Amino acid sequence: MEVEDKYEKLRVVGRGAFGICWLCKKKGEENAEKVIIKTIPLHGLSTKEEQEIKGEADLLRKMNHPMIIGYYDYFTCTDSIAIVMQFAEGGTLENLIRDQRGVHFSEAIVLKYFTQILLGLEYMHSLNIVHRDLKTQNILLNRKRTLIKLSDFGVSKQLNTRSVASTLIGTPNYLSPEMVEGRSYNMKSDIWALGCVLYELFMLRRAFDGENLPAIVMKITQQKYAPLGNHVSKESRDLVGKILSGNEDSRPTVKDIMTCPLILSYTLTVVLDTGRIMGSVPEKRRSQPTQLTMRARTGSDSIASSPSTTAAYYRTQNLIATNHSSSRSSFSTTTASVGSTTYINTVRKG
Ligand SMILES: Nc1ncnc2c1ncn2[C@@H]1O[C@H](COP(=O)(O)OP(=O)(O)OP(=O)(O)O)[C@@H](O)[C@H]1O
Repeated sequence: MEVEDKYEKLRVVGRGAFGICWLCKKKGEENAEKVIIKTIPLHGLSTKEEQEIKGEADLLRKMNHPMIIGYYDYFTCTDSIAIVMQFAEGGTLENLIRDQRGVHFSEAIVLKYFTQILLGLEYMHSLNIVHRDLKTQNILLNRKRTLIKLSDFGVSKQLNTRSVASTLIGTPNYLSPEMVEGRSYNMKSDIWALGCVLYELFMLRRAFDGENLPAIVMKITQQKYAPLGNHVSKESRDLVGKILSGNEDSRPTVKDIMTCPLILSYTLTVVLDTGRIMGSVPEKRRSQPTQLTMRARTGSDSIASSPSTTAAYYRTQNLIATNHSSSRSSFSTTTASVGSTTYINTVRKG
């Protein structure tokens, strides 16, 4: 089958090292959702490599999280593999940063985006999957540019306990010190890349940049980056410093970051806001203790139909947020459980 048999190709939205991304629409369906089809040429690939790509595509289809781009399907064409995925209308985080034209985001905005990325990564890491290519070009946005979606797991690999993936893959600016030293890639390398993204959100430029590869590598090995400006709080500067630690053992895990005092309230807010965006709580149930609903389908930002689906989703996430609010009470309480710890956040209403 060829892409054109089933889909109308509307335009090219981007090109990566491995393929072309087309905006497409299913033929014969008037109101069909627009999708992205990434075509990866088979030319020059061994059967093993082809199998690996298909294995990756199978893995992607199993991922189910609002902060991860929805992967719908894949099929083999005469000379390429076509991967069908959700269209992120808001473009990339790299574009969003560029569009700021030097005007810094507020700290609250930065930390909201950052926490969303964190939640997506937490989901992947909970499945023992490392991203391997986290960068602002691979962080996509919804139309309103309020929700992020992690994408491009073309080189992600499921880590099993015996094998540690050690191939050197990635854009040089986000490579961790252990990678440039030729050591193994692991989840802490994703954390390093996350720190680079956080730095970029604050400073609107890359943490480690240079004229050429050796210059970039030198800065990475020395963890040499321009200090964060005065517009960034000490807590955030400390967090960036901890994440961009040269020693991977000193770097925090996703869960450590999610539950640190600076980020915890953002974790709660993002979980609750996402609940609102993904599945608004029916009006009549707002006056009762409410289990926030969120549909775990990644295909669209659609309304949740089943609270139990949501609860199951958060359970898989190991993070359950519950919003207790009463029309008579002047306080609203939010509790979140991360692992075995429950956090309670009480705020005065109105
Ligand atoms: N699902 C999507 N929705 C909207 N735009 C997308 C989507 N996927 C990719 N794009 C656009 O296409 C561009 C190319 O994507 P692609 O995944 O092929 O490569 P890349 O991530 O830029 O680089 P590489 O794959 O070489 O690491 C992206 O930068 C983005 O602008």
